[in-house]
Amino acid sequence: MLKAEQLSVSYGESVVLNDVNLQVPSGAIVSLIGRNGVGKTTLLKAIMGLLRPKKGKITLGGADITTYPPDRRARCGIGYVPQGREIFPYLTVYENLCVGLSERDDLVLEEVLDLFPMLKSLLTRMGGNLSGGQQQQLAIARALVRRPRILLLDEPTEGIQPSVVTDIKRVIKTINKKKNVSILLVEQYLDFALGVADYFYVMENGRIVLQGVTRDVELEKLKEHLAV
Ligand SMILES: Nc1ncnc2c1ncn2[C@@H]1O[C@H](COP(=O)(O)OP(=O)(O)OP(=O)(O)O)[C@@H](O)[C@H]1O
Repeated sequence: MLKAEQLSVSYGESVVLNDVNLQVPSGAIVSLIGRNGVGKTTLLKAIMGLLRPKKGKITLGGADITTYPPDRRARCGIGYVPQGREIFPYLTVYENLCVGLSERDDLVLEEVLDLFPMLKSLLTRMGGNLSGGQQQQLAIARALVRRPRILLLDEPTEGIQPSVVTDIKRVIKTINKKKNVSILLVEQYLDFALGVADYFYVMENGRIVLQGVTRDVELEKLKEHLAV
């Protein structure tokens, strides 16, 4: 469904992604793993159209979207939950969900809230007063209201207590299976990344150095790329 081919991205003179090839098959969950600063967020931003690649191509369902701006990519079905979640602290949960929607669809809102029963009871609460786990669920819900075909999640477990990580994992699996949304997630927490995904990619210094089917992963080999 989503393909990045020979993608290179630079910040000024510094090359951050170098000839990256990655794909997310339709209906799959894919984890992108790697240490701090290797380029994972940069790849998600390039896929979302927030950064312009120096070289390479991005396709969605076979259509070349490399030159599309972010809003057009969103309309094509890419949803993005950034690192840090970017919840509006002084808007309520409900307002956060509806922000930027050209038309509100109560049926879709209801469907999404069914996936997050906890949010249903917090609709009038200010976004800034939610816990990290609740904010993460709100950020995912906000992306889902726009009915994406594929969701990009940047470090969904960051700053979340272990008991809530299990909830996030369940939500991701449910979205994938029940709503048929493909998922590409960036994650440093290895157990989570491998536990939730069908395929994995490991990035080091802007390059993909290992990839495969999660159930066949050679853990020792993978950990070599994550060691400091
Ligand atoms: N706006 C920017 N200008 C210049 N350099 C940047 C910018 N954003 C990121 N970088 C650099 O690009 C490299 C890759 O950063 P990126 O955020 O993509 O890594 P990451 O793997 O997502 O790391 P993290 O897990 O810390 O988010 C880093 O060396 C970072 O310092």
